[in-house]
Amino acid sequence: MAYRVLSSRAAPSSSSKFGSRFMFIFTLSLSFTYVCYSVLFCSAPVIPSSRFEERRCARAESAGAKKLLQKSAVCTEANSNRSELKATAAPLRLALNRSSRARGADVTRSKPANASSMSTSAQRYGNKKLPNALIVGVKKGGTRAVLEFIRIHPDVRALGTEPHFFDRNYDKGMDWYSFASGLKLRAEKKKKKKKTKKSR
Ligand SMILES: Nc1ncnc2c1ncn2[C@@H]1O[C@H](COP(=O)(O)OS(=O)(=O)O)[C@@H](OP(=O)(O)O)[C@H]1O
Repeated sequence: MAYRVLSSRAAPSSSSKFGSRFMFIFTLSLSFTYVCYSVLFCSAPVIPSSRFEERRCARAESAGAKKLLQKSAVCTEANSNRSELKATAAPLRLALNRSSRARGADVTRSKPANASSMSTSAQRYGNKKLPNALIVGVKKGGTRAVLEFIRIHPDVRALGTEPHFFDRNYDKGMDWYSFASGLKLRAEKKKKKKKTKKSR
């Protein structure tokens, strides 16, 4: 009887040892997996800093984790913030610079490659062929609608297509821009000339 009691106590102690070991290893592997996942795929930010997130997402993107990153909300947000900032910063910077230049203020900003040619051509062209007003807005912000409403006025001339000077063609310089924005006026002048010749 005594033997039976002892042996029945000894058996569960070895199994409980095995169970606790198993639980320990299981917990360890779970936490290790969680740490790896959160570090690699930005799903659980350890440091809640937007700059850190952007850098980490960019690093992981270049490491080839693009597909998984698309699913991560943090990275998607960081990327969209980055692209929105890129899209809006350039036009806003130039619009601000232009308005302060008109007021005679000296504004320091990063110059494009052909900045010197831009200033000389601006002097050469004056403001005659450059637009008097710019419509600044984010994508899908309804800028086209604003343009169409303003265009209704008979004294307003506007390009049919967007020249994308500030976001895509900024490096082409002021010569290109004044040419693009002057196209509409030149075309209308030609039309007027033809009409007046025909009427004679
Ligand atoms: N008044 C007003 N109220 C609400 N929504 C308006 C308004 N005017 C334009 N829109 C909508 O704006 C979208 C087009 O914006 P954009 O002209 O800036 O588009 S684009 O980025 O230049 O392609 C476009 O949205 P989507 O149709 O979803 O593309 C327009 O329907």
